[in-house]
Amino acid sequence: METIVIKKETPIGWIYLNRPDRLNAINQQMIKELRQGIDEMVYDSDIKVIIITGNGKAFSAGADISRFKELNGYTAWQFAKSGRELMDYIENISKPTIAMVNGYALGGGLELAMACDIRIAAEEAQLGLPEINLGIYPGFGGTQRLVRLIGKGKALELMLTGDRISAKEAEKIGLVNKVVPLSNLEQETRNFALKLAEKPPISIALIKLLVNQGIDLPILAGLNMESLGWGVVFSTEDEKEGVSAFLEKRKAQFKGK
Ligand SMILES: CC(C)(COP(=O)(O)OP(=O)(O)OC[C@H]1O[C@@H](n2cnc3c(N)ncnc32)[C@H](O)[C@@H]1OP(=O)(O)O)[C@@H](O)C(=O)NCCC(=O)NCCSC(=O)CCO
Repeated sequence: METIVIKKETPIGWIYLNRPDRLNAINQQMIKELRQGIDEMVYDSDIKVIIITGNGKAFSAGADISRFKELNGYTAWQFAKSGRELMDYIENISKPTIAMVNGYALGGGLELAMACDIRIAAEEAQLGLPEINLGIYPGFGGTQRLVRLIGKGKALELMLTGDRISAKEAEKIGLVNKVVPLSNLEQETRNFALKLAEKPPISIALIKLLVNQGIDLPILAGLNMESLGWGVVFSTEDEKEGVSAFLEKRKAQFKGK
């Protein structure tokens, strides 16, 4: 891997975007390697939670603008499609993902963070979709995910102005889940990941599926999926363990079975 670094800290899988001199700008190689790295973690049964973060002072400043001059209509479409498909893939994996936003999360960098389930940001972080200032607009899923996360009014404001906002402001509008001092960021994110790692993986996978697929369905279809999923969780060993642990007043030990 040239553009990312992977670290296994069972039950957590860490992925570091690793082009710090380019503020972790996302090029085609990084898109390919992120897909490969995440895929490895999805199929590694030791890994229960994936954390994505950036090396250096940025999470990611977005797509690699230095390559934009080479793009034509067709190749720009293909580049946007490959970035957007990576974000779709990340959003839909069965394991929980956390974006640890250590600094700038701009453009495609914020789109990557938005594809994760949870965003924990350092106080110093700045977030935004500045693509409009380049004469373009967000192309890795931002026009669709931002509005679903924070609502139409604020989403339009951020995309039309291209303004950067502070982590505190992002927390206020629901764009990040938690803001902590940079010095505590890694430990707070690890603690959050460890909490998720103790939960039953099949319930996690189904909650993700119901939320991510259900949001675009008529409510009755989503509600029916929810009821059907209950049949699935009630056929798992983890359900038996969770209920028994409650009744026996002990902590449940879930196995993902
Ligand atoms: C993030 C900013 C505000 C940081 O500014 P600053 O601290 O002054 O750092 P710089 O000197 O600008 O950056 C250091 C170094 O990184 C290069 N770089 C930064 N961002 C990118 C990028 N997105 N692509 C390629 N290279 C990038 C920068 O050119 C510097 O290189 P040198 O060789 O040292 O000059 C500021 O960097 C900024 O505003 N960046 C662009 C943010 C942006 O517009 N993002 C959207 C990109 S389009 C997109 O994501 C499409 C998908 O929706």
